[in-house]
Amino acid sequence: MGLSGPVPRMFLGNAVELFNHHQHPSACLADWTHRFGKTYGYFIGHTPIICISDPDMLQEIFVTKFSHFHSRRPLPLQQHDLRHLLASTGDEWKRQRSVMQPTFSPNKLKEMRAIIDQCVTNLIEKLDEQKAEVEFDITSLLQRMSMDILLNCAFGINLSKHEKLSVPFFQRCLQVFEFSFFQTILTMCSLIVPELDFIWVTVFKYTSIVRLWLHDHVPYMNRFIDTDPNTWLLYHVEQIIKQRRLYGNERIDLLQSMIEATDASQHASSQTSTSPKARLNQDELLHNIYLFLLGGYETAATTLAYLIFILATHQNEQAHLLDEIERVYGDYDQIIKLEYLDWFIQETLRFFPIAPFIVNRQCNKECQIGPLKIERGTNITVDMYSLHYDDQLFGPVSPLKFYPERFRNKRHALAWLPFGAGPRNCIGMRFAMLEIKLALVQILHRYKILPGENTLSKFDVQERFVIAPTNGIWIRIERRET
Ligand code: HEM
Repeated sequence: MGLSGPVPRMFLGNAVELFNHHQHPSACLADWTHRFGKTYGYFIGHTPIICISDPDMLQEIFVTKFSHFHSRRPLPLQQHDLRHLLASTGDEWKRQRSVMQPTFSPNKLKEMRAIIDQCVTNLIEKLDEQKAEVEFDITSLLQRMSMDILLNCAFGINLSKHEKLSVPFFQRCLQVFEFSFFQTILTMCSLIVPELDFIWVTVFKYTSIVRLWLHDHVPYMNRFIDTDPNTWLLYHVEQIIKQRRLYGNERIDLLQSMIEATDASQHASSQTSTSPKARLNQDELLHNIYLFLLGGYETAATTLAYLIFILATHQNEQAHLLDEIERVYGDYDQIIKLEYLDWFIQETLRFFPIAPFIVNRQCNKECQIGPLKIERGTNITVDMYSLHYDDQLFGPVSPLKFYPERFRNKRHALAWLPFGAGPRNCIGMRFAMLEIKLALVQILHRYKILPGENTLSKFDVQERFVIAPTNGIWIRIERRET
């Protein structure tokens, strides 16, 4: 590549240092930036990757020259027949994105506010059961609420009313993020020898299908074999879509909005006049709903977990936030616009970016970026930690300090990247921000969040698809006088 960077080993490249780093792979990229500068190269297997933390170069890649960089590096073990936003490229991605973008419009989100609020109320009822002086781990309650919100907003399924259906969904989504040993080995093979991906993916896919079939059809087999959660989820999402097509739904939810944009519903309803280009086919509908479920649930729950950790460990900032919230409590339109609340969330995501791993691009057409000539097929990754902790981008108050007010000043557009950047940024960002704000406001209005003995000592993170707390978030809560 003609760039400096860590010396690769034969066959594995720099994979060992990256995945064996004492913190996590994203922290390893930041260590390398410290040694080799804002642009350097490293290898996963024999695949070269350019790592960049210069915001001007990133601005060109993610925004100005987006037409040269509309693809992402395929995820390890990504099935080739998956047709969702994360996996698609070029015109296929453009069409899907333009069909789905209106699903997350401010008006559509407004219709979902009451549903989200009800799910937060369910969480508050669970929190009411906690004893004031007893420390507890809040993460599973937040995960459950986030899943409740997604199942409700995506399918109209209520976690408390439809326990039989929703609990397995919840468990399966949890399992997707817990890699089995077999899956970890295949993932490493896929990363190191991507040329043989058809083998790794086929082995993974067909063992999963056989396991699902044995699990469901052979008596007593479910005691010995657990099914692959991805296969299970895809199968059951498909069943829900079939049911919805048969029986319809009066409420507007994500699924209904997207069904209206599919080919089949186009034929069924002659009144709609969406252009032939702007449609989704059946597979795209299924795979995107599945992606929303996975992409939306863990990320929002993890962000809320970090927010609660920060609240417990920063009492002055908590008091400031409460003060702002109490002035408009009950008025949705005002809550969404609260300034300090916005800064607080931004600062938390600066401190703890959730998914740096997926913010990457692949070059589709040779071009010049700053001093670099980038060839077609080159993989670009972002070192998000170096950006988020850069003194020049986030000073003068040290980026090591939690200081929400730093967002009062306008920062470089490519300095803060928790939701990615440019036309291919996170499509669910507004939805996630709404969910996070509504949850925080209700929680803080009701409780004071306090640290416990384990809050700091047990705090640790691990990176898989997302960087999430490993040992939970341990806190105490104290009900406020009303
Ligand atoms: C705090 C919560 C969330 C975080 C931190 C987050 C983060 C991200 C990031 C970093 C990307 C990659 C952007 C890029 O490459 O520039 C992304 C993409 C995406 N996210 Fe999110 N996300 C969150 C919530 C959600 C939710 C709630 C949904 C859906 C309901 C969602 C659906 C997606 C989809 C479909 C993509 C792919 C977009 C594309 O390729 O066009 N995310 N997200």
